[in-house]
Amino acid sequence: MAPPKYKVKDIRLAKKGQASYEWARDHMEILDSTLGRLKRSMPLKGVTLGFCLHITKETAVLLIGAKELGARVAACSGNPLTTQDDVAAFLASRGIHIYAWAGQNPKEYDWCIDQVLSHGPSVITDDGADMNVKAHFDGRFSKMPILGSTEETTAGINRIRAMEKQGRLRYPVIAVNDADTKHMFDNRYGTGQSTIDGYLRSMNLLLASKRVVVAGYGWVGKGVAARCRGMGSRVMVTEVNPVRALEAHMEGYEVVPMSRAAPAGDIFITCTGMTGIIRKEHIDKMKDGAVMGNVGHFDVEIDTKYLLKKSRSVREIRPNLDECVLKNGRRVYLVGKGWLANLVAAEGHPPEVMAQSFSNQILAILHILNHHKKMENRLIPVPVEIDQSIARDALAAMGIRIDRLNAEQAKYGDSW
Ligand SMILES: NC(=O)c1ccc[n+]([C@@H]2O[C@H](COP(=O)([O-])OP(=O)(O)OC[C@H]3O[C@@H](n4cnc5c(N)ncnc54)[C@H](O)[C@@H]3O)[C@@H](O)[C@H]2O)c1
Ligand SMILES: N[C@@H](CCSC[C@H]1O[C@@H](n2cnc3c(=O)[nH]cnc32)[C@H](O)[C@@H]1O)C(=O)O
Repeated sequence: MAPPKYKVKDIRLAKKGQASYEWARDHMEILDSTLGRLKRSMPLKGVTLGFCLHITKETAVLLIGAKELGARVAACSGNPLTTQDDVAAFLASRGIHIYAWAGQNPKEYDWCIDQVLSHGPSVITDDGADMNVKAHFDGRFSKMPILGSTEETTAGINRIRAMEKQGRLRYPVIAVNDADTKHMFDNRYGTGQSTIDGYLRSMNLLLASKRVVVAGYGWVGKGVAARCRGMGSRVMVTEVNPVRALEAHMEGYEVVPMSRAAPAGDIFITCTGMTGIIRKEHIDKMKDGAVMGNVGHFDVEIDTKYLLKKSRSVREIRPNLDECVLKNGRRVYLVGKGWLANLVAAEGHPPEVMAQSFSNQILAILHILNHHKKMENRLIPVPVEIDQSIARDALAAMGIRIDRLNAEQAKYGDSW
């Protein structure tokens, strides 16, 4: 059956979504100028693109931009809770085939991905790999011709890498997350700021003096820990990687196992991309009043099944904050039902940082269209030239000039 043109919560929200889109576009100068340069040759004319990304104002700038370069665009959200309904309505009003609304159940979430794949995209842009997994293993789509894909986030790359290892990848996937201009900025500064935003909007408590437990000291964990310290919190870090644990220790954080952090922490933020980080045995030890949430991977880092189903009572005490009364009588609080707190309880990353991520995305999509014949069915890095040119554009947009090696220095650098 042909997919409907679009499905959103309320198309009447389009005007509000447009204002939001304009605000983001005005602060995404490097994406805007990348798109502007490309417009002269309309490189996406006649191409169908499929996107599975958080539907926010920043994503709208990417999707409308792709359409303005000639593409037919179909999109859904890579998360059941993170769609900004006004932005989705605006996208529908602009001819994007969008299937997204906030608060989907698992069946609805799945249906939306199906609709995008039913458009027959040549390139898939994914965030977390749900669309790519479907395009590989769902019989309805597993033989569909797809030239390649681009992946936005660490967790998605981990899943694609596992597929590659087993020899199951049927087209190349560009690891957009692994570009320096993506993870060093989006994962660190983007998540650092938007996590504080999400926690504050949901709990609005003082961060100064609180003991904040950051699980995972990767790019996201580093950003979150640094921003919490900046707010005056005392930060504890949990890790499994000895190098990263050592780095956190040298940075001045208290490094402990979760079993020790659980009874000590006031606020918990999981950032690992792994499953089962905060479990029953940790939850049962938490202080009365502890607040926990996740900014890592789907809703699997905290055992929310235990928390929401086995508590004596659960009530939404504030928007995006559930109060759970445990069997031992203590109250613990869950932000955003354990899904990405920065996107569920706030608006995700600020536009300036998403401009870098999405410039990588649009250039990676073009790279696939131009080079797919020579690409192997593997996980492929973003070409260094793309990474460097985005960094230069970002500096230029901020009015920053840097030095260049002179001839003597270049010669010295090459000598031995
Ligand atoms: N919320 C957002 O907007 C946002 C933005 C970027 C990335 N992410 C997601 O955040 C997660 C982390 O991304 P990253 O780029 O920091 O990844 P990363 O690989 O750099 O870091 C993850 C860290 O978690 C550690 N870890 C793994 N298992 C652990 C455990 N049991 N206990 C403690 N630490 C453990 C790893 O050793 C690693 O250092 C991923 O799922 C990614 O997709 C979310
Ligand atoms: N889809 C999974 C995987 C984590 S999303 C993490 C990604 O979200 C991206 N992201 C963060 N904020 C925004 C935003 O405002 N708009 C679009 N994408 C965002 C960011 O680039 C990061 O790599 C899930 O929902 O759990």
